[in-house]
Parts: sequence; structure tokens; C-alpha cells
Amino acid sequence: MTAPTESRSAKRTSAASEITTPPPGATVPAVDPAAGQEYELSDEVLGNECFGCGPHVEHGLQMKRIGRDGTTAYGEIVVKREHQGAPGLAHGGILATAMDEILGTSAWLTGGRYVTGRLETDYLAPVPVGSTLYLKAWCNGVEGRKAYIEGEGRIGGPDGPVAVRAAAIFVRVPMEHFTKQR
Ligand SMILES: CCCCCCCC(=O)SCCNC(=O)CCNC(=O)[C@H](O)C(C)(C)COP(=O)(O)OP(=O)(O)OC[C@H]1O[C@@H](n2cnc3c(N)ncnc32)[C@H](O)[C@@H]1OP(=O)(O)O
Repeated sequence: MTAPTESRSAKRTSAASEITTPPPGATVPAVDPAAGQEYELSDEVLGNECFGCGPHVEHGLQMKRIGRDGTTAYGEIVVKREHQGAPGLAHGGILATAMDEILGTSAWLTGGRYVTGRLETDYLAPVPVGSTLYLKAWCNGVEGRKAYIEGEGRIGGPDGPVAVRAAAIFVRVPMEHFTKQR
């Protein structure tokens, strides 16, 4: 019998694959102070009905955006019973949604309107119902219409263990993406 080895995902320090790693030459934009308004504007664009951040969406995540530092975004969700998969534990899809929301916030902080093109997630520890997931996301670079964003969710406190990591490509879109009738 072979000795147990540390899992590959535990050894990795980033969720980013080759696809979600920015190419050489991608740069992190200097933040335009006006860019902070973009995600406030997103309330107008998306309404307050967003499953990730709508404050009145009963069974939604109601993610709170609690701060920013340049293109780095901070947020929190409280995992509710409606978010569970296995008894007492958050569903993985729900955690991916939380990561999508905070990574999306970082993308918008770069100064455009973005949608998720690709989202990669690593799950490192179970997240109990009732716990707060402390979210952080940052921009690794923008190239053309693509923003390469990474993030993590911690439990037990903002400096607690990382329970989930994600990396994504967000693609910049015009306002019509949200407003056109389909
Ligand atoms: C503050 C607000 C926070 C919001 C958080 C929540 C975010 C969300 O959940 S958004 C909802 C989920 N996402 C969606 O519905 C997006 C659906 N997809 C689309 O609308 C389109 O496919 C879209 C807009 C992403 C790209 O289409 P299009 O505008 O025609 O651009 P396209 O030319 O295909 O792609 C542009 C670039 O992005 C790249 N790209 C597009 N999709 C991907 C992908 N999945 N993976 C990697 N790269 C991609 C392309 O390769 C291309 O790169 P390059 O410029 O180097 O050639």
C-alpha cells in the first residue's frame, strides 16, 4: 500500500490554468477613479435581481461588496440552508457562483462591462452552512477584450484557510449585451 500523497489541488497555489493565465504583455490597468462607479451602475444594468448580489433575492447569495483596492475586490456571503449540497455543506455550484460574482466585480473595476467567458474552480475545504465566506479577487492582466481575474474564498475569517479558489477570463461587452431584447 502506498502512503497517501497531498492532493494536486492542495499543492497548487493558483486556480489558473494555461487558458486563464494572461499572455505576456497583458497589463493590469491603472484604475480610473470613475471605474468604481461601473459596478454600482451594474445595479441599474442588472437590476437588483442578480442571484449573486441582489440584496433582496430571497434565496440568492446576497453577496456584499465590502471594499476595493485598485482592481482588487472584497466581498462576503453567508452560506444559507438553501445553498447546501451535501447535508450541512455548501453546494459546489453555489461556491462557483460566489467566485463568479467577486471575480466579476474585479473585472468591472478594470473599467469596463464584462461577462464571464470561462471560470475554473478549485475546492480545497468544505464550507459549512451558516459560515461566512470571505471573498477576494484581483486582476492579473487585461489583453484586448479579455480580463484575466483570479480569486479566493476563505472561511473562519478574512485571513482563515482558503476553501475555494478560482480563475477566469471575463470578456468585455458593450451595454447592448445587457439591454438588447432576445
Ligand atoms: C459587477 C458585475 C459582476 C457580474 C458577475 C456575474 C458574471 C456573469 O455571470 S456573466 C453571465 C455568464 N456569461 C455569459 O452569459 C456570457 C455568454 N457568452 C457570450 O455572451 C459570448 O460568448 C462572449 C460575449 C463571452 C464572447 O462573444 P463575442 O463578443 O462574440 O467575442 P469573441 O470574439 O467570441 O471573444 C472575444 C475574445 O474572448 C475570448 N473568449 C471568449 N470566450 C472565451 C472562453 N470561454 N474561454 C476563453 N476565451 C474566450 C475569445 O477567444 C476572444 O479572444 P481574442 O480577442 O484573443 O480572439
